[in-house]
Amino acid sequence: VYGVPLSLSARVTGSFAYLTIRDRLPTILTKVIDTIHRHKNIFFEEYGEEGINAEKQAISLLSKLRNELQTDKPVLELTDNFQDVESWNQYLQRQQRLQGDQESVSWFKSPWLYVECYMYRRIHEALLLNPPISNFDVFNEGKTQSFLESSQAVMALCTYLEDIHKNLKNFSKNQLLEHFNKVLQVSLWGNKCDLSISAGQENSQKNSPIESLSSLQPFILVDHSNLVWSTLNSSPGLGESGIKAADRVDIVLDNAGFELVTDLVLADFLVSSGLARQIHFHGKSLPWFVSDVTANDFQWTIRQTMASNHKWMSKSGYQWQSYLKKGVWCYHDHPFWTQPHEFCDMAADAPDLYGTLQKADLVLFKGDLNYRKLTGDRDWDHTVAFSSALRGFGPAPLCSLRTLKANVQVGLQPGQGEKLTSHDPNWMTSGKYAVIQFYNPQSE
Ligand SMILES: O=P(O)(O)OC[C@H]1O[C@](O)(CO)[C@@H](O)[C@@H]1O
Ligand SMILES: [Mg+2]
Repeated sequence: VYGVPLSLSARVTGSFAYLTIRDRLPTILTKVIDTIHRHKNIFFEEYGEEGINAEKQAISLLSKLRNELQTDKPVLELTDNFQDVESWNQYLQRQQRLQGDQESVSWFKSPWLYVECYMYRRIHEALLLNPPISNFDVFNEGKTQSFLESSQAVMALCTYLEDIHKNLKNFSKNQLLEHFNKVLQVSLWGNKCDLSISAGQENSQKNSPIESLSSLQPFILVDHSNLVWSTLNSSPGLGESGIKAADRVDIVLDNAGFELVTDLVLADFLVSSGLARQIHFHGKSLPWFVSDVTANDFQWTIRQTMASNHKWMSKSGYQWQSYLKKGVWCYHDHPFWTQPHEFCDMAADAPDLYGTLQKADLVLFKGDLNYRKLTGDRDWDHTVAFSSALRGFGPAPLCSLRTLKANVQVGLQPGQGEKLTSHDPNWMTSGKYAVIQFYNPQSE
């Protein structure tokens, strides 16, 4: 029987957590400071002297934050009045109680998940405390650029989707399953494109997403796509095309840019094939982890797709807009997603959100950060069952679509982890490997 292992943290010198906090997070902060400074003239144009003062103030707060991080200072209470400030300060008190004193809740001593989330929340505080520029998204440039630089891949994907739409009514069950697996894998590998792992460096999709699937297949370490398919087909309701359909599928989004397009294509496929009747998307309520989707990114991406002069891209955009208008697609951004909690705490700390997810027939979690939160970002043995690492989290049948970019991975076969380490020591953090990992609380 496995006890609950420790949280990953920078206490372990040389670990990925340690290198992330020592090197990558300060680099991301420096880029944020530079971005705000480069917008000085725009702030002046829009807000005059007040804009300049706000820019200066925000930069001095962020420089102080970087210094706190680099000198391992204690984590401080938040001082703005955003909707989640109380919950954040309560979580700090919880950490202080767990670690026994205030001093030891610090950047290099506390759980990695906590301090990395805290950094992005402090960045938001620095903007919120300077009202003229409170709504400035410091990561917007990188997100829009990553979308624009993936345009060839987006066009290829929308052309493939149009092909599916044209032939859908003649598809046999096996042909539908074949395309289901393809769009699921495209959404999986879309997760390679996060901008925090690359510390803001350009990380867009260059090659054709469909053609590269077969060469990527060997890098999927756990593949439960058949369980996802049977869950969609085991729901009581009947879809338009007379096949069994899930009432509702929730997609907990991750990165904007190309990855978001792969998720919208997956959602479109699920609805137009009749495998699902409704899709509920969950985004972030503030700029997060460099590239995560906010409401602005969601709407901007659909508008950009609609405005494209590529026939099938534009057609897809209009289809997606109408799904939103008709309520077939809904977008949510609960504040819990931008807090440091492990998901096993959701039922207690965000019961409304837990209740929302319980309405779904299937919940898809995109990306690495969600996987870290699903497993509590702890030092689990690789052969521990996914169901155990979830520690009671199970609002509905769920599946993680994740490329590995942090050193936590469970549900592997005995020896599988060791074998990977022997020929690729960075297999857990390079983003080269992925999992489609499913859990059904109702089958326990
Ligand atoms: O966008 P994703 O897939 O959640 O990745 C987030 C990345 O940021 C990290 O926190 C590392 O800084 C890892 O979780 C991951 O590398
Ligand atoms: Mg992300």
